Amino acid sequence: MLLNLRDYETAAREKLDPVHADFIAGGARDEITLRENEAAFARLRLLPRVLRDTTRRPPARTLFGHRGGMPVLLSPTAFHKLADPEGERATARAAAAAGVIMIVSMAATVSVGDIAAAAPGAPRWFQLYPQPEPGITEALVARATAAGCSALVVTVDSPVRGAGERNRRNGFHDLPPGLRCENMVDLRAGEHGRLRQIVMSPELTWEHIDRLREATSLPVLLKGVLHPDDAREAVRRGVDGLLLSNHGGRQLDTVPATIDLLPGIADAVAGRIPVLLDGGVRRGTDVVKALALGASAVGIGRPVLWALAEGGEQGVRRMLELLREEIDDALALCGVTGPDDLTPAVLFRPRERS
Ligand SMILES: Cc1cc2nc3c(=O)[nH]c(=O)nc-3n(C[C@H](O)[C@H](O)[C@H](O)COP(=O)(O)O)c2cc1C
Ligand SMILES: CC(C)CC(=O)C(=O)O
Repeated sequence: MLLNLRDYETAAREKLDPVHADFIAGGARDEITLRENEAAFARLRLLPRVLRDTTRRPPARTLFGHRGGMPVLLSPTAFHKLADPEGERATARAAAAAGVIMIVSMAATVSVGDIAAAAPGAPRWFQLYPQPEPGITEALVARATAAGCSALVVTVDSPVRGAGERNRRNGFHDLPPGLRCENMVDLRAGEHGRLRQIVMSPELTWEHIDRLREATSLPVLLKGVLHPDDAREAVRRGVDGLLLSNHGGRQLDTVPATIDLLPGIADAVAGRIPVLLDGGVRRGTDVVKALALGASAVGIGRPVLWALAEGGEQGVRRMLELLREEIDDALALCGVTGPDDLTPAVLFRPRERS
């Protein structure tokens, strides 16, 4: 029975090639961070207030001009056609129906233009691995802009590709025949959408981010800043937002859970730009915990791919509806009546019991 986000993984595994299921589920190396993301949410305890008339729960906040139905985004994930033949088209339609922003992966198996055509008018952002050749990065930005993307999410935690040992054991190194990274087609001579065309470059520096900001009028968010000093540097350089993420435990293993890093990042940023968070969000209570600790919204990664594999567009729609119900339920049970109630006071701290 599909009662919650975790149930979708079980259902999806019955339909997916086990090699592809491992690609989705896996993390880097010992998968310590992968497990820690969910474990850290589970360690936090909520402390509700009562008798406060919670008939009007706070709506989602406005993010770069978009006011969503709930404070949730679809984090960028590669290769949706491994989960469903419609791939990112199906995901985009489900996101549009739920009123949530889809962050389209640079490694999508449907081009960003075709994704836009599948869900016209829906809010979407584009995720970018900056390429060492500025011309290729600019061409990708042009494709995303033409497809109506309203922000760029630049992934900065990948100077090298994460070491997923499940993939190595399974010999899964690229898309199967017939599938391509469609955003990359015709960008580099002789390469036609192979995964290796997406270069994870150790050469990247803050100057690449400055140059990217000069080349676009879209808001630029950084995905994968974990250190408070880097968060301060991002603000200093005029970055528009942060997506606090450890790539779902797929890059550097043994980094802390994002929810444990959030208070330090929120302190460093001090409200000057929005901070979003992803990694291990599986429950409405996880969303409430992240908002209470300073996130403007949260992203979900794997549950989208599991739901897509389970039931295509309808699967993702239903999964998002379950999450929406859980968030609503958690807000009411916490006694939250407005955004001002979503503070760290919602969290139980054993030493401050009186
Ligand atoms: C199968 C898969 C593919 C991913 N592809 C990308 C990607 O193309 N670009 C990116 O920045 N992050 C990518 N991520 C990381 C997600 O954006 C996100 O940070 C992570 O999945 C969040 O954790 P969660 O899966 O626990 O919700 C991917 C994650 C998974 C599981
Ligand atoms: C290898 C990338 C194209 C996708 C990614 O970021 C990931 O699988 O974590």
